[in-house]
Amino acid sequence: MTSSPSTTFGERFVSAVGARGPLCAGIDPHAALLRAWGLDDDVAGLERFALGATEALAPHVSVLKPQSAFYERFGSRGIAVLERVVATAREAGALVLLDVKRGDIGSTTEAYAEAYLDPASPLACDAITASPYLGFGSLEPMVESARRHGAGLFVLALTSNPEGPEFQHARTDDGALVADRVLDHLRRLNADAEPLGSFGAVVAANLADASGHDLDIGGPVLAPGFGAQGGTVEDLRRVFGSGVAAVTPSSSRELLRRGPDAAAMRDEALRLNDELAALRP
Ligand SMILES: O=c1ccn([C@@H]2O[C@H](COP(=O)(O)O)[C@@H](O)[C@H]2O)c(=O)[nH]1
Repeated sequence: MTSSPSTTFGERFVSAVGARGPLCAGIDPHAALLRAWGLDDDVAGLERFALGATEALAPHVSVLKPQSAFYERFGSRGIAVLERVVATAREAGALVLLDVKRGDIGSTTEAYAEAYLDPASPLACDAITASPYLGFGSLEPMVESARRHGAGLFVLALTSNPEGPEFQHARTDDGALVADRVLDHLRRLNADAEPLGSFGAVVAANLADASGHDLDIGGPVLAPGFGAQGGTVEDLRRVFGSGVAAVTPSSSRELLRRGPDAAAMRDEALRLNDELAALRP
C-alpha cells in the first residue's frame, strides 16, 4: 500500500514562487552555448555546463527546467548527467520540471509516469511536460501517478513555436479549438484544489493573440518563449492579465549566455524575478 504524499505539486509550486519568485530557469546545454562557455561539445563539457548552471541558479529560482533532449543526445552518459542535475537542483530547494514532452498510448504512458513521476525512479522529478496529441485521455496514467506521488504535469496547450497554431487552433468535433479543449480538461482536473491544482498548461509568453482563450485553469502555467524567443514582461501582462500569479515564465538561452560566470547568471535570474514581481497583484 502506498501512503499519500504530504504535499501536492500545486502546494509546493505556490510556496516556492512565493519565496523565490516566479522565474523558471531552463538548463538547455545547446552545443553553441557549450562552445561559448569554452567547453567541448562532449559529455565532459555537458557535465561542466549543466552542473555549473544548476549550481548557480537552483538556489535562487523556484523552478528549474532541464530540457531532456540536450542530455539524451549523449546517450546513457548524458542521462547520468541529467540525473545529477535533477538531484542537485532539488537539494538546492528548486522544483524540477523536466521538459520531456512525453505522451503515448495509455499502457506506454504508464511506463513514462513510472520513469519520471515515481519517487523510486532515478529520474524522478517534481513535474514533467506532456503532449496530448494522442488524446487527453491517453495521459490518464500520468494524471493518476501525479496524484499518487504529489507530482505535477504540464500539458502542451498553446506553444511558443510558429507551427503550433496549425494543430492547436484546429477544431474538435464540438467546434472548440483543440487548445481550449486541453485547457478545459486541465480545469476539470484542478477543480476544487486549493490554493492551486497540480495540472498545468504550457502557454507561450509570446502568444500573438490570447483573446478568446480562458487561461484560468486553477493550476500552474509554464510560459516558455520569454527571453530568447522574444516574449517580454509586457507580453506576460498582455497574455495572462490577472492570472499571471499562477505563471512561471521560463528562460533558457537568455540566462545561460551570461555564463560561465555563476554570479552573472544568478544576478540575471534575481533581476528578472524583481521585474516579474511588479506583475503580481
Ligand atoms: O511551447 C514551448 C514549449 C517548450 N519550450 C521549451 O522551452 C525552452 C525555451 O528555451 P529558450 O532558450 O528560453 O527559448 C526550450 O527547452 C524549449 O524546448 C518552448 O520553447 N516552447
